[in-house]
Amino acid sequence: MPVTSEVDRPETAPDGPALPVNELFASLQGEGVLAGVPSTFVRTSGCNLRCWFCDSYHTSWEPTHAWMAVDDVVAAVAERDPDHVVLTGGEPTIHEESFELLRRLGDDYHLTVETNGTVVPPEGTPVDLASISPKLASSTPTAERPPAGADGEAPPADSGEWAARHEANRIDIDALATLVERYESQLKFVVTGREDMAEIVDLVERVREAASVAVPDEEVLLMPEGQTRDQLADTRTAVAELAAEYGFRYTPRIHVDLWNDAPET
Ligand SMILES: C[S@@+](CC[C@H](N)C(=O)[O-])C[C@H]1O[C@@H](n2cnc3c(N)ncnc32)[C@H](O)[C@@H]1O
Ligand SMILES: Nc1nc2[nH]cc(C(=O)O)c2c(=O)[nH]1
Ligand code: SF4
Ligand SMILES: [Mg+2]
Repeated sequence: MPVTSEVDRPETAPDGPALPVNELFASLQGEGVLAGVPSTFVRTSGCNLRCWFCDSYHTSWEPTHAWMAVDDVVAAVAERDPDHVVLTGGEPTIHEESFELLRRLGDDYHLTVETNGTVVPPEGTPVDLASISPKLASSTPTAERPPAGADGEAPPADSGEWAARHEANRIDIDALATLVERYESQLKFVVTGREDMAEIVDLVERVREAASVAVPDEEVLLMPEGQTRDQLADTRTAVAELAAEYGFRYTPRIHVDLWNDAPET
């Protein structure tokens, strides 16, 4: 989603453990093996990568947030009384305080963490589903594929530097292997076309070789790239057909089908 660009909470961190929060809302999980399950989402701001297609532009390329004490995040979640909580971003694992939040929530909710798979939480951090979305070469920003959230305006001045950092850091096989070993997980690839398939097959193979647990095909998901209904209309059938052809699982983006690119959905 092109997430919230304006927030009305404090711009400086309060005392004690706190997180930069872009948005906090109740919706349906739109992606993956739990698609359709009512969930409360906590979206942190800030990311260690820069996908050109990032649908959360205001957590990565142009981060906006307000600081919330971890206590207040816990209270805001409790107010919505969910069974499932999804911690996402941005990249939630770049914040130490995300792990404190997960520890605080762990006894009371099913916890999904949406992550690019480059950071492993400290041992003992409660995570019920690691929803890992490793980033493919086709995610790297280029002159032909500038940041999608720029809406036709000039891309951010630092996008060239970020292209190199993104390319250097997007895959860490040891981190991916540790995540799948430690947690129930799904590998959820954003697919832009058939050109992505060789890299996906190779990456899954490398994770399988590095991990001490099996990674069944049904935990490898292909998700069509697209931030809007119109964009998904162009990609979803081809990606579903690739899933059928390769024996991987297809996941829709049902929040986009339902609410297009509205914030807090
Ligand atoms: C915004 S990311 C936040 C979590 C983490 N940084 C990550 O990338 O997994 C949430 C999910 O949206 C996916 N995503 C982002 N932009 C997308 C797009 N244009 N089309 C399809 N999926 C997208 C990501 O791959 C990830 O699975
Ligand atoms: N409804 C809904 N489901 C989602 N699943 C993962 C999301 C994310 O941005 O991480 C997301 C999101 O932004 N909205
Ligand atoms: S890793 Fe996730 S949050 Fe970061 S730029 Fe890519 S899609 Fe956006
Ligand atoms: Mg999203």
